[in-house]
Amino acid sequence: MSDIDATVLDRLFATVQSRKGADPESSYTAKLFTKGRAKIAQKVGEEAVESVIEAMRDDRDALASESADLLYHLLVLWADAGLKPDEVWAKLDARVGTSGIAEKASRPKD
Ligand SMILES: N=c1c2ncn([C@@H]3O[C@H](COP(=O)(O)OP(=O)(O)OP(=O)(O)O)[C@@H](O)[C@H]3O)c2ncn1[C@@H]1O[C@H](COP(=O)(O)O)[C@@H](O)[C@H]1O
Repeated sequence: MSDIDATVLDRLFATVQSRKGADPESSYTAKLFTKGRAKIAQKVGEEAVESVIEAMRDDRDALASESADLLYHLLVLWADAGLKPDEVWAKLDARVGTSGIAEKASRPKD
């Protein structure tokens, strides 16, 4: 488990990108792209709700599965919108900061 880390998101994103224009009959991702952004966004919303439900049921394994579904669909949404993961990582990195003060100063207000 220790050699698995968040770089899996970059690798999955590359695979997702490669499915643009692929055969929708053989790829769920390609099929999602043909259905369009509204459908992809709807799937992100559904998977977010399912993740919340599993968290509230205190089912850690189901929460992990639904979270994986959520992240996958979010990557498809980014790809459809032309957003690169690096742009999101940069936002997160700026928020982490190098100290508590930097973290507080750079975090957007709720
Ligand atoms: N990581 C995923 C992944 N996570 C979830 N899913 C699919 O997301 C769907 C979610 O299930 P749902 O029941 O909510 O949806 P559904 O009823 O199948 O579909 P809808 O009619 O609701 O759209 C399932 O069909 C899952 O197979 C994924 N499909 C593909 N990938 C990866 O994406 C890459 C490209 O795969 P292909 O899409 O097969 O080319 C590969 O690395 C795959 O492992």
